[in-house]
Amino acid sequence: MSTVSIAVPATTANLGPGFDCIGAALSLYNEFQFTQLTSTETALKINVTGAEAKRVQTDESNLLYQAFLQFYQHIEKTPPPVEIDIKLGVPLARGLGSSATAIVGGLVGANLLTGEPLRQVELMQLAIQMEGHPDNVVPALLGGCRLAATGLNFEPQRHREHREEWEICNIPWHWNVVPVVAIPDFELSTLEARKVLPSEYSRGDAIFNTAHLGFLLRGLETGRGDWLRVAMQDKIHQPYRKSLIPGYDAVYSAALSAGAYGVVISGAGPTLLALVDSEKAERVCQAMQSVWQQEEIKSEVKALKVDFQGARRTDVEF
Ligand SMILES: Nc1ncnc2c1ncn2[C@@H]1O[C@H](COP(=O)(O)OP(=O)(O)O)[C@@H](O)[C@H]1O
Ligand SMILES: N[C@@H](CCOP(=O)(O)O)C(=O)O
Repeated sequence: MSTVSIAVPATTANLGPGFDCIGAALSLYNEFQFTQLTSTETALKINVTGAEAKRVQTDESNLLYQAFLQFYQHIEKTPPPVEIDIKLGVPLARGLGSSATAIVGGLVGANLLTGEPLRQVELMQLAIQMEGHPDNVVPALLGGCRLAATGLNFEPQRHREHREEWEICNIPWHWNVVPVVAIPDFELSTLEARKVLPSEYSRGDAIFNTAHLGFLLRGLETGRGDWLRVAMQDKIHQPYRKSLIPGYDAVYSAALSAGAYGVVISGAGPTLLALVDSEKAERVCQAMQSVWQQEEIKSEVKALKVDFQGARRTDVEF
């Protein structure tokens, strides 16, 4: 009977102007253990622990198991009966990539259980296909801050297999740019938060986000507060989503007054991400939490670290 255990980091996607193309892995983790069963009576057993355990399906609809099945379908093999233990460390439906941890975890776990027939880049392509956008699953798999674009496929459209090839770029993250996450106790599903977005944008909005993404990349690399302050603005998703987050304006202003470089919606929300100079992190945390408290909204606010390793095996010492 073989067993593999892995940890997959949370992620914060978009980072303001980088909607659907940039994200960073953070130091919060979901842990998954896969044990191949010998008995044929049980095809699947799922055990979930953690504060929100009751919110995670324990039947075949479980997203982690769906990714596990997707892997075996891709390699054209029958999935084995399996017991899966899930230890939740990433809040669900809060804009911290919990769905991405499930997709990446299911694919990586199945690959390890099967002797690693697929390379990491193949797992990445499968994960992007499942999630529909790269900005959570790519940093969750690879770690760090990653920018993704569809590949430079010069083949004429008619010859393409209709499968996008993705190019991934690692974005240097300065040590003195600290990610502070303010996680309110209400949920906002990504599916719902994507429904409120327009299908078309003006040229001005496109140019605005293009320019601000450039400032974001240079600001993250250098830690320059003036570039980060300019960078963390967006016209593509936040103007349409902020109304879904009660207290957004007040928490946003409080974080800036406490010294944050900027505040954005983490992923599809409702978590708010502030990027902060390390010396001001504690003050920004307190400011964001107390404003939501005044609005009678419970929240967990903490300074995290960027996780540079990504999904990793935890049951063997390397
Ligand atoms: N550890 C997990 N195991 C299985 N499914 C999970 C896990 N974490 C999240 N999910 C699935 O992902 C859904 C949340 O996804 P989503 O709405 O995209 O929010 P998020 O911002 O957390 O990615 C959950 O309702 C659940 O179905
Ligand atoms: N680009 C996506 C990112 C969703 O992130 P999540 O952490 O909320 O799943 C979007 O903004 O819809």
